[in-house]
Amino acid sequence: MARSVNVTVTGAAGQIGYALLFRIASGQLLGQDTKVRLRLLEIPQAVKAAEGTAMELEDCAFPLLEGIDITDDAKTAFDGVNVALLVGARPRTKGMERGDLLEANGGIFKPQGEAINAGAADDVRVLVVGNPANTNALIAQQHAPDVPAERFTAMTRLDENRAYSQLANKLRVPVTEIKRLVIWGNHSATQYPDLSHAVVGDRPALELVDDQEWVENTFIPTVAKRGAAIIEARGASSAASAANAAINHIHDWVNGTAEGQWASMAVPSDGSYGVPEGLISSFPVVCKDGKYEIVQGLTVNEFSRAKIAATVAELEEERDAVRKLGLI
Ligand SMILES: NC(=O)c1ccc[n+]([C@@H]2O[C@H](COP(=O)([O-])OP(=O)(O)OC[C@H]3O[C@@H](n4cnc5c(N)ncnc54)[C@H](O)[C@@H]3O)[C@@H](O)[C@H]2O)c1
Ligand SMILES: O=C(O)C[C@H](O)C(=O)O
Repeated sequence: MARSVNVTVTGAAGQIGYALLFRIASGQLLGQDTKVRLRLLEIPQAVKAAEGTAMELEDCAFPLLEGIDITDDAKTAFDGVNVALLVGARPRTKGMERGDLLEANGGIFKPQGEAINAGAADDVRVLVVGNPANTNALIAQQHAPDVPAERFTAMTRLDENRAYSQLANKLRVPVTEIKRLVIWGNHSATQYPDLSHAVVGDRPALELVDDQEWVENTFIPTVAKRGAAIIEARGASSAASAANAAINHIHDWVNGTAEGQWASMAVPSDGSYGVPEGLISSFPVVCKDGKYEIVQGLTVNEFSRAKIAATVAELEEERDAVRKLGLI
């Protein structure tokens, strides 16, 4: 018999929510052998819009969808949750400084962490999508002391997918030929998309690219600033591609990464590669039996070391800022 999983999506009435929910309900998140009960969390003003989305979900008659609950109460939303997708966040608006943004999001992710701590299922897995994703994940995690710390993750899979496509376009190869491309650090413009371990077929990607100038001045900035480029072009931030990456992240975590493949996930550091313990930073991971492990033993050259240090320094600044605000 198909097992049944509670999936909570916050910010369900937003644009990512709209791109995400139908894919979850159709079985793309957890597989065709898993039934899903959806819990949608929204702010009171957006509950009606979430109800509209729920009506559409119903109208799809998805065989795996067992039910939909909608609430504006975090405790209710996370009671018994197995998979928590924290998408809803406070966007930066005109005149808002970075500290204001961190403070506003602290007001969201602190109570959500507490609610996860109070009611989540023992096997809960949390993915934070709402920005600043790494630090929001840290805030939630710090308020859920009874949940194993490693269950709190943040999303850099969209950056990884973007990097795969940029490299595939450059080399004119299908994305399926590429493996082991890694995103390190923060989901921000300081992130480090790293080609130094990537292979295309059985050849090193850097050997095929053979153009360090392209790597440094085109590839890395294009991937790192892609979010801003999408906002500029669409007039709104990425939504379907972000939802797709969230599906990829959880699917790999639960069902395992493909043989020989890595995934980029922002996870609490265990001190690997000199990243201070506890920071939620992106690493290459391998997933198996429902768990992820940071890939160990990689050679990090001088260029990569400096890039990783820069993005990690930004994460430390964000952590220190939320500490100062009393959010962690
Ligand atoms: N990590 C990534 O790769 C990535 C990529 C794209 C977007 N994002 C981020 O994802 C977030 C959502 O993007 P979007 O385009 O869906 O935004 P959106 O504004 O369309 O939707 C956000 C929704 O969250 C809801 N919300 C706000 N506070 C809430 C709370 N306390 N509880 C529950 N819901 C709440 C809002 O009512 C809104 O419906 C943003 O922070 C965006 O920057 C991250
Ligand atoms: O919302 C943003 O600032 C951009 C988003 O995180 C993205 O990478 O598309």
